[in-house]
Amino acid sequence: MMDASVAVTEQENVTENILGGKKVAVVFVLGGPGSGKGTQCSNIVEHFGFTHLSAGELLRTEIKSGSENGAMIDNIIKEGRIVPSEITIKLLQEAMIKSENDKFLIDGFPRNEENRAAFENINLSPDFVLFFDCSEEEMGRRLLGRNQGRADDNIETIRKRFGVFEESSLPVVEYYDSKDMVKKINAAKPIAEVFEDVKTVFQMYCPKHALLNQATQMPSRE
Ligand SMILES: Nc1ncnc2c1ncn2[C@@H]1O[C@H](COP(=O)(O)OP(=O)(O)O)[C@@H](O)[C@H]1O
Ligand SMILES: Nc1ccn([C@@H]2O[C@H](COP(=O)(O)OP(=O)(O)O)[C@@H](O)[C@H]2O)c(=O)n1
Ligand SMILES: [Mg+2]
Repeated sequence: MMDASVAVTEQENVTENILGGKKVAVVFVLGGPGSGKGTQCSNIVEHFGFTHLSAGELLRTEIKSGSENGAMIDNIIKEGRIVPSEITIKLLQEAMIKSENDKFLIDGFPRNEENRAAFENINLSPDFVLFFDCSEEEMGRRLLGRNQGRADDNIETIRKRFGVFEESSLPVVEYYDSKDMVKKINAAKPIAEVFEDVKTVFQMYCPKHALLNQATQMPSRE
């Protein structure tokens, strides 16, 4: 009885996650601003062959591209608010379709309930959610030391981003937690130690085909 229902659920997940004619695996990477999402995603890409899609990075690229929405996106980011989901979901969708890969780390999305609903509306669901847990004090320190010339890494905007994170983003993590889909990582430790915990999660929960692909991509040692 139990086994049958599990099989049906898995079957549904597999048939749901079709995008641009290919079956895709998706991991949401969530956590407060400065918790280390981007840093750890780079490590995961290197070790597990995922493609990293940062929603914030896609939005910043959209501003630079001179798109008609650029000025509006720029203002929202400077205020630490969240860009309307239809814009962000379109950028993510296009990037996934364009990519030759079939497994994606979606970093910094969904950041509110509207983002989450937009993803569901394109009939995709995450395999699991990686959540980086870190204190505001530590995140604030990291953001002020990030030095990437970002318009939103200043004290005033950082305060607003923390507010939005508490109010709008944490409920999304709680939603997935209620479905037992969240892998919570203590992100307050040094980068290498955090990655040890991340690796354990990916070794245990990575979809089988992802690990197989990784094996086939290994360079030969001759
Ligand atoms: N575990 C860590 N300990 C100390 N500094 C970190 C750690 N992880 C990331 N950083 C640094 O903190 C800043 C923010 O990290 P980043 O990966 O950009 O976070 P996010 O994408 O969650 O905002 C960067 O300067 C990064 O080098
Ligand atoms: N899903 C998302 C992700 C980011 N953003 C915007 O982009 C900003 C930067 O996002 P980011 O993920 O690059 O920021 P970090 O958490 O990496 O510091 C956010 O503060 C939002 O203003 C958004 O509107 N919607
Ligand atoms: Mg980031």
